[in-house]
Amino acid sequence: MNIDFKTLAEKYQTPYYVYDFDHITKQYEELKSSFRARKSLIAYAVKANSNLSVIKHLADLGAGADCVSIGEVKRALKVGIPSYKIIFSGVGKSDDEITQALELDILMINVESAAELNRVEDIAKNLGKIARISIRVNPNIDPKTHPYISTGLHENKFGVDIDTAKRMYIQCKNSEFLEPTGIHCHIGSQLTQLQPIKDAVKIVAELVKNLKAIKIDLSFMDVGGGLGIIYDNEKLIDTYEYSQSILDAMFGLDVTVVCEPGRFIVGNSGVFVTKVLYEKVNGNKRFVIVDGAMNDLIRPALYNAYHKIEVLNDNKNLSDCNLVGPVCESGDFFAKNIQLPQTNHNDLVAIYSAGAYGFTMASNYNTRGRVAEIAVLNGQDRLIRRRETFEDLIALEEEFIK
Ligand SMILES: Cc1ncc(COP(=O)(O)O)c(C=O)c1O
Ligand SMILES: N[C@@H](CCCC[NH3+])C(=O)O
Repeated sequence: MNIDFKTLAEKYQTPYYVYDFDHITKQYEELKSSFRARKSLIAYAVKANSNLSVIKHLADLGAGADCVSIGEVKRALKVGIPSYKIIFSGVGKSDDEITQALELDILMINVESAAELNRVEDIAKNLGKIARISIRVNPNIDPKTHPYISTGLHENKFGVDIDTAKRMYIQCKNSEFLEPTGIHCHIGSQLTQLQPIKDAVKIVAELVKNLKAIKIDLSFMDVGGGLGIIYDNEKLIDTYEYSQSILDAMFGLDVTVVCEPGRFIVGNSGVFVTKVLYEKVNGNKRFVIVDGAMNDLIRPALYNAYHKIEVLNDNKNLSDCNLVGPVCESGDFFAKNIQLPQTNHNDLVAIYSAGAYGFTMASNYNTRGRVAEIAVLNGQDRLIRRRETFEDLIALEEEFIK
């Protein structure tokens, strides 16, 4: 990544997120081409980074969208992703969201419970429409990732077990208002081992075959997202081996393969850049305090997640410290017990691998405006979301006049 963080800081102030759009292109193309032996749809998981310019960039490359709210569906449509490339997942879709999804005629609604299927059927009937259905199967497989981002075990809230899925497909087949269209499975995020994915895909492919035997022919097999990225020194799943193992499991099935990567596409493209405000020592504990905080990038506080951190100065004398923000929480840290050089006021600090689940999980806690987002493409930088002002933060509030 060849981005001049200092020039961007002078131009846009700090903190900011910067995304290397050339890296996003590379990641998308790598995955897309690994499936070239078969019809495929890469449905980008919008939740990872839902900035309109990011989604538009992927739309221009041909990506579809995996969405978990009607808001995400509308973002995808707004930047030109055609409705026939949009999938809507999630365990708790409201009636209003289901209605809008049907009216917008998206590719499939990814249904995650028997109760939800009944709601979709009723709503489709009222609208006089046929709902294209995909069912999210929970294969009860341990994805070997952080427990908070594991989704494919029965103890997780996602999807339905195989037997329930089968009954739901039969309900679809027998309904005038439901069309069994796809099958879906997503076992977790930041996956670095292929075997759990292989095991899950095998279970799903088996179900597709069993359904075929009872004359339920699906058109799409969606293997979810989850491919891990480099935060530290992870050994990643090879994309070619990934796609081959999926294609092997699908052998003999006439279905389009769908996958829904989020982090893989955008994670390593993004850097969160913040600047040093102060240093202090409490007893013998050193703290480096920066202007970014947990409300801007919550992954370290929420998952104890590791992000590589670099202080952009020439000091070589490292010592142990905690890198923390101004938010009024002891959990407001980017790293604990890390070796950083002595810093000066306004030194920049780069926090890497922040392109996924960074800005999208940001909040306004402590009445802090969300930071600027910048794209770099072909060496050119562009502001793609301006920094929020105080006026933005209070714009929706009304004074309670007594
Ligand atoms: C249904 C579904 N698809 C795709 C994703 C994207 O995951 P990732 O960013 O790990 O690729 C998620 C999030 O875990 C998800 O729940
Ligand atoms: N927010 C998580 C990923 C969740 C994936 C969506 N199910 C992270 O930052 O790693």
